[in-house]
Amino acid sequence: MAVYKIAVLKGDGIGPEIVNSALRVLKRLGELSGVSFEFEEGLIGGIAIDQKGEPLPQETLELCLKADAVLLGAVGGPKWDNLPTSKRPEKGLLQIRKALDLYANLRPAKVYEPLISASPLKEEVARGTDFIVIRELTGDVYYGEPRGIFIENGKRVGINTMKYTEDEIRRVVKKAFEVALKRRKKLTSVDKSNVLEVSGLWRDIVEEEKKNYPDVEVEHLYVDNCAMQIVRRPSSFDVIVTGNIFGDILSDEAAVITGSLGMLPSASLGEKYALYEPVHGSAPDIAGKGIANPIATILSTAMMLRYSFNLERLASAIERAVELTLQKGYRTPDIYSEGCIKVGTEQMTDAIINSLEEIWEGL
Ligand SMILES: NC(=O)c1ccc[n+]([C@@H]2O[C@H](COP(=O)([O-])OP(=O)(O)OC[C@H]3O[C@@H](n4cnc5c(N)ncnc54)[C@H](O)[C@@H]3O)[C@@H](O)[C@H]2O)c1
Ligand SMILES: CC(C)[C@H](C(=O)O)[C@@H](O)C(=O)O
Ligand SMILES: [Mg+2]
Repeated sequence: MAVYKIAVLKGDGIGPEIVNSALRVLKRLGELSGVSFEFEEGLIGGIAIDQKGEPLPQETLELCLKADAVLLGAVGGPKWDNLPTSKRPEKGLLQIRKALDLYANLRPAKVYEPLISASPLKEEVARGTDFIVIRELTGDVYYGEPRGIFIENGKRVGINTMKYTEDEIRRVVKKAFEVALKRRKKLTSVDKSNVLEVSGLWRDIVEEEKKNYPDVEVEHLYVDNCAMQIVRRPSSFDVIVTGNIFGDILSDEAAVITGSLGMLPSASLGEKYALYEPVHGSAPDIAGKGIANPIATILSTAMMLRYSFNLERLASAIERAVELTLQKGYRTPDIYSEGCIKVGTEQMTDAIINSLEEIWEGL
């Protein structure tokens, strides 16, 4: 029987709390299914700065390079907010994404029927929403050079560079077409090509690749319009593909229409490596209180089982267990509405494990 080696990077803030929940679910699933998971922990983010002097220590990178997949919590927090961007915890996240060449970040946004009243949108607008944002993750202003604060005419000027090569765009666009083929075959490409040359190139490449995927319907939207359409007609989207910075912003927007940022999982995929993490951050405002919603991280492990280990039955068992738990009425405070059972992180995890056991018996 194969043993799946998972590098576990808990990070900062609520990171350790939500990752511990996800590990409990995975361990129980391992016992039920007979599949073996092996976990090895590494430091990333603020805790790595404090203990090793840098946000991505070499030993953490090596651990990830030899693992079958990486599970990450979140990084960052007020303690490190005064550091320059090049030394902050978030830098560790950018470094690991680049080092593992994780160019396609899949962020599925699904409105679960039991949570419909937690969505800030009207029920009839939110209902049926089920789309995925595919965010390019290793290019754009996040990595473009030159960058920095310079002096021009005796005054400070801040510079970042939006840059994409043709190949960087093409590989993520192809990935998005492939994902669309397995879904409802509708692709929305998001750019700002009315203003930006980078976006003009992006749009040209989508048009070129479209010829190879005649079954996929393609729509182009400017990012400002897309931000508006996501709250106006979310259920009309299937796959959204976009660059790194637009995808960062649109995916938080997509998250909240599902009821909470605490609901959205993600998979960051390259050709060789993969990393799974919730879309949300380290939530310093609720860290240590035992109330963080662990669902985004638990659903991220389902994505790991599906994309890295090809264990579809186990992945859908986790997804169904989450859905059943929501149907039973369990809610962390971020998704609570009247008449439901308000629980903390640990109790939510217990409830999901109970649902998993029930589902497993019926499988
Ligand atoms: N992938 C990552 O590691 C990642 C992602 C985003 C932000 N960050 C970092 O996290 C820190 C805080 O950033 P922020 O406050 O802008 O964003 P955030 O995502 O941490 O929090 C935004 C809001 O959502 C809530 N929230 C987030 N996750 C939740 C969960 N699981 N359950 C319940 N509520 C949840 C928080 O309490 C907060 O009110 C910053 O340092 C930021 O750079 C890290
Ligand atoms: C923390 C930050 C660097 C990160 C990003 O911008 O990619 C986060 O917002 C995310 O969405 O994963
Ligand atoms: Mg973000």
